[in-house]
Amino acid sequence: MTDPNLIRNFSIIAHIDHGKSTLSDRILELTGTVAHRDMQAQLLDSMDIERERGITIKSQAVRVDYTADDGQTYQFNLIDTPGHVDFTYEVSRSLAACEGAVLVVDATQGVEAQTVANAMMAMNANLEIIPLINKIDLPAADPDRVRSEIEEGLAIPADDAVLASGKTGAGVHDLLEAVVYNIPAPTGDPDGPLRALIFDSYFDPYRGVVALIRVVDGSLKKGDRVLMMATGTEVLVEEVGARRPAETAMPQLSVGEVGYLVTGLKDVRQVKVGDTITATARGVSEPLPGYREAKPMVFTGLFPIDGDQYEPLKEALEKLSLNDPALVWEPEKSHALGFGFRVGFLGLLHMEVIKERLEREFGLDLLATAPSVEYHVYRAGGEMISLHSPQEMPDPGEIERIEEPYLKAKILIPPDYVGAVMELTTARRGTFVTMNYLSPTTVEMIWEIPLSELIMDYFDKLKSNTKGYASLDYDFDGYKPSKLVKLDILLSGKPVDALSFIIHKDKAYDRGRMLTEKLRGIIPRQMFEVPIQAAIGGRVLARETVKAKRKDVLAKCYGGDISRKRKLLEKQKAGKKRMKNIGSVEVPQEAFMAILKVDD
Ligand SMILES: Nc1nc2c(ncn2[C@@H]2O[C@H](COP(=O)(O)OP(=O)(O)OP(=O)(O)O)[C@@H](O)[C@H]2O)c(=O)[nH]1
Repeated sequence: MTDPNLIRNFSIIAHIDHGKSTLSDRILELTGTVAHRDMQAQLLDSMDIERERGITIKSQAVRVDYTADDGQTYQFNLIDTPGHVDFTYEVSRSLAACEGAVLVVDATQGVEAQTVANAMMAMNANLEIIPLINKIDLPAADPDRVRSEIEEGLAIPADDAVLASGKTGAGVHDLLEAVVYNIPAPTGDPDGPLRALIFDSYFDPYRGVVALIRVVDGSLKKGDRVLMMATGTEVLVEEVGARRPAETAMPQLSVGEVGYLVTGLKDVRQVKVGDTITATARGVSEPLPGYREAKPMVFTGLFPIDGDQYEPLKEALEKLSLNDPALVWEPEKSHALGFGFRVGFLGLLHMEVIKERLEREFGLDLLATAPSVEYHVYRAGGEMISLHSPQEMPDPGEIERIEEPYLKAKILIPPDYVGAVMELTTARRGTFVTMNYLSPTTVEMIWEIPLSELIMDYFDKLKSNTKGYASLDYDFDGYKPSKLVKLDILLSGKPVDALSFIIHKDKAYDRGRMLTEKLRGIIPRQMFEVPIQAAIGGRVLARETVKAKRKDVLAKCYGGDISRKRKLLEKQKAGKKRMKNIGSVEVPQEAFMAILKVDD
């Protein structure tokens, strides 16, 4: 058994792009866990898309041995947490597995929204925080300013903040020493009944579901019978070990340790992040606190462009779900788009990643409808329906009220942009709550804003209206009643169900007009005239017309220039890829996304 006094469990937390993954890689290299020649940039971000986009999607845990200046060898368990707001719950569970956190702040950017949010979470989890000012190799680095932002804005003493560069390796040794001295060793009852926290899980095609765990009390070894308390699943432990970073089997995981557990289960939904593992015999009755179900927040319809790809799409969703309990889906039928699926995601990034994987890894051509949120529609009798798709909206006459999800949003900006944020966020139905100066250069604004407004390009607008300075973080803030209506789009006089969306009543007219104008530019000319209308119920709010096409593309080709003709046809075919025939009108993917783009 490892002496708990020689264990240090910590997370690295940061605002997106402040350099967490690069720093983690450098720690692996410096401690000799991974030899320099084997170092693949950002080793911890293992998914292709993670590496390409430079973001961390899943939590990762790595065990590192560090021989400190005091001559003792410590077991470091380092947990790299997802930096994106979609994965806040995973971050909170990773933190619960630790005693400390390294708070990475980019020396050129300073404190940003997720720096604050993550630091708050670490404080709430009672973690010892080591501030680290990163990227000091950059000429624009301003450690003094960042130090005072950390002190004034976060109330974290930063005199002893580690100055480091994940890129050059400067300061990384100081960090490792600070971890030994400042982060407390885990405490827990080595002989008590087993209690372990699951902070991540994944599906290994050869070994079934693997859980990443932190042993809080007791110990765990191969052959033990354990129970997952929230799901009631019992398993025989097939293997335990640590990731260094390759999975390395060990005789046991004892009190305070972080490691993995091979369950042999086939369904990742039985091994939930936040759940507590205990022994089947002589187990505890009280789980560890803080368990919560992952809940999808954003929904979209995914339809194969080619109807033959319906089954392959279903199989692909099943495959991805094996590893992603937060991904939920059910079949959806659209008059306009045929058979597809209504898919629920944790947030917009999660959605983007899944869409990209479906297309890239499974070779599917998909058409996605505009994302929507879950509305609660109360019928006159009091019955509540959870609405995931505008198509399911009952007739206005049957509805007593509709409630929509709200967020509490935290926006950090330099003071000059307060006005711009006020204007934009008010236009998006935001309600201003309060504003604080975190430092002379950073203002924190708190807003309540409907999630449906946020998923309509709000973040892009916020960034562009503040020259890229704004950072945003949010939490779910419950459901509130709103005056919402379903806006229908009609092509050639017929409503296109997949283009309809739900919107606040006061905005319906402007949006209807704007959207018909936009669609006129997006829908290619056909052989005939196509009227585009926006309507609520049967009442038309706006109308535009796509004029009929005058000439055939091939008419331009003179004589029998076959290769040119073929080229043109191929070009047309490629252009058609992301189009769907609705009635007799060809509608491109962009038309569905136009719903999300708002001109403020
Ligand atoms: N100059 C310099 N660049 C750095 C340093 N650390 C990271 N970067 C760069 O900053 C960018 C973001 O680094 P990442 O390590 O991916 O950041 P991250 O915080 O892990 O990002 P997420 O996983 O998306 O939260 C990359 O382009 C890195 O090359 C540093 O110390 N100096």
